[in-house]
Order: sequence, then structure tokens, then C-alpha cells
Amino acid sequence: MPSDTPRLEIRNLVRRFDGRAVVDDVSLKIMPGQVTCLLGPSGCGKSTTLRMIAGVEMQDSGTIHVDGALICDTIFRVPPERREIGLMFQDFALFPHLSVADNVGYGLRGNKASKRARVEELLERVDLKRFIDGYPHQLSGGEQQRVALARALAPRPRIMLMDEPFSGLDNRLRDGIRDETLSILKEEDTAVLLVTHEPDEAMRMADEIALMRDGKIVQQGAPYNVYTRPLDRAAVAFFSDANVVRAEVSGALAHTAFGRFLAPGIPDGTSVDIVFRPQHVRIDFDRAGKGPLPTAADGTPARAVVERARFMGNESLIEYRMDHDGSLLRATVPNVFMPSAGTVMWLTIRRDKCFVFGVGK
Ligand SMILES: Nc1ncnc2c1ncn2[C@@H]1O[C@H](COP(=O)(O)OP(=O)(O)OP(=O)(O)O)[C@@H](O)[C@H]1O
Repeated sequence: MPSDTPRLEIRNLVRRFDGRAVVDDVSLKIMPGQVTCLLGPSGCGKSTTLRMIAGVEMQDSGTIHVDGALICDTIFRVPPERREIGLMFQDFALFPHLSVADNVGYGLRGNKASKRARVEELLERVDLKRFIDGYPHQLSGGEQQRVALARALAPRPRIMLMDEPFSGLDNRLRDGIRDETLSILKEEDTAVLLVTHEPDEAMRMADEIALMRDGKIVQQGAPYNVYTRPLDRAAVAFFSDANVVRAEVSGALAHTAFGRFLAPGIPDGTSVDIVFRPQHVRIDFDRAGKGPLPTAADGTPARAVVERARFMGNESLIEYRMDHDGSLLRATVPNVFMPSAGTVMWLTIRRDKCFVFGVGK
């Protein structure tokens, strides 16, 4: 098999319910050892996509291929149990009446000794060998999740499908288990499709993020690229809080109280939204009624009054009421910065960190 053959490829998958395409022409390729996150809001069609790949849901059109071989179209269908696909879901449901060893070995074929060896190897990997003869109810949530991972990996699946697998765990456990899971999946060279509605999880886990909305993949790329070059205003807002300043274009420039912004290719007289994250607002104190001097990198400062400030742990969030139009803007500052309400400050927007979208985009 050529090394550029994807481990998993789906082409033009469509699934309709009651005439509505909940998965609408979705295509994806995942290489061995690659983690792709299908990221999107609730109801956008992520789980349905996963279910079709697992073989528990049939597509209305489109094809699914594993290592270059067709496993499913609308006529031909390899049954779920023969797809060599591992599954991990939020409610991972270990069998309560089976020991940890029997849970992990459940899907394994072969003789007793080889099964036992694989079970021991996996429990060693997830650092739970001491519980090999224990039962699920004796384990914490995080430990049970690691047993579920060992169980899913035991038959050496070529592909692992994971649907919000960490959302039942509390925050403190989650990061550790995510990292551990990721390193095991990489070691096993499994192709992973992970469904999540949490951008943080996708940023942490993914080699590639496929952003899904209304049944379609609207943007796809490395986490850095998807975050720093978002497709539209909604894509910015999906990853973080976003400020929006609306402006009119003339002469390929959008004119605002923060100075002018380049608006290439946008016709004169059109409205645009200038979208920027709170961490990219620069704030300065008022000096004798003036802010800092305008610069090419940051434009012109606009006068604002602190409405309120909150300490968030790693950063402080400050809400400003803008003088020029009464709108609210949010800025974040690392560590502790708690100016009192009514403090006059000047805000500038970093030109290299803001996005200019035509309204309606
Ligand atoms: N069997 C079904 N019959 C009718 N509608 C369905 C069926 N399964 C899913 N849907 C609808 O398809 C849409 C997509 O559902 P899906 O579960 O794929 O979304 P999701 O992105 O995984 O959302 P969530 O994160 O909330 O699980 C939803 O509007 C859902 O109500």
C-alpha cells in the first residue's frame, strides 16, 4: 500500500432525516497516526458522521474507504464488527459483571495465553495493571475511562472513533487522560476521528481540525491555521470571545474610531465587521486627556471608560464602554489588572490580529 494512502477516507457523505441533510456532502482523509477533530456546535451532524463510519447508520450517498479499500457505499457494506474500527464514547459502559481483564479482552480472538498477554500489555500502558482482577465499580471515573481505552485498543483497530469521550470526567482528570490517550493512540499508529464541541479539546488533541456547521465541513486545517485564519465571524466566536466593530468601506478601507482598516476586495459602500479577540486589544492609561500616538501596527486609540473588571485566574477581563458610540468592548490582560469602574483608558486594536469580514459573512 503506498504510504500516502489515507487510513480512513470518506467521500461526499450525505445523510438525510425527514428530507433535511444533517450530514451534507462531507469528505475527509485521515492518515495513520493522525488525530482529526470534528468540531462544531450541538446538532451540526458530527455524531451522525461518526455513526456512518462505524457502520451503525447508513448514508444516503457517498463512500467510506479504509486503507484505500471501499468498505461502504449505498449498495455494498462491510458489517460494523468487520471494519476494524474501535469506538469510544462518553458513556463508555464497561461490563459491570466482568473483571477488568475480561472487559479489556472482550473483543479479542485467539488462544487464552495470547489474549492474556495483550490484556496485560494494554493495562500496563494505561498504568492499571494492578487492577487486572478488579471490577469496574472499584475504579474511579478516570480509571474506568482508561480501561475503556484499553478495551477499544485491544483488537488493534486501524481506526478509532471517539465521540466526546472525555466529557464525563471532571476538569482536573481530563487533561491528564487526554494527553495519555493521545500518546497511546500515536504509539499504536491508529487514525483517530474525535468528535467534540469543545474548541479547547480540539486544540489540545488534534493534528487537524475540521470545523463543522449545519452538516458541512466549513473549514479544515491545523489548529494554528484554523484559529489564526478563521473563515468568518462565527468561526472566530466559536473559538473565543470576540469583539465586533461595524464599519463602512470606502476606497478599500474601513473607517472606524480606531482608525482605518484594510478591506481589500470589498466594494465601496459595503458594511464590514472588524472582529478581534479580547487578548488583542491594547489598553493604555489616559495621559492628560490623551492616549498613545497612532501607529501603523495599532492604528488610532479610542477613548473608553471601564465598566467593570473581573479576575479570571490566568487573566483579567475588563469591559469598556466606548465613548464614540456607547458600545461595550472586552479586553483581557494576563495576571491581575483590576482598574476601578469609571477609569478612563484608551484602546487600540492590533492590525495583525483582527479580521475584516463582509457583513453576513
Ligand atoms: N435518527 C434520527 N432521526 C431524526 N433526526 C436525527 C436522527 N439522528 C440525528 N438526527 C438529527 O440530526 C442532527 C444532527 O445530529 P448529530 O447527533 O449528528 O449532531 P451532533 O453534531 O453530534 O450534536 P451533539 O454534539 O449534540 O451530539 C440533529 O438535528 C438531530 O436531531
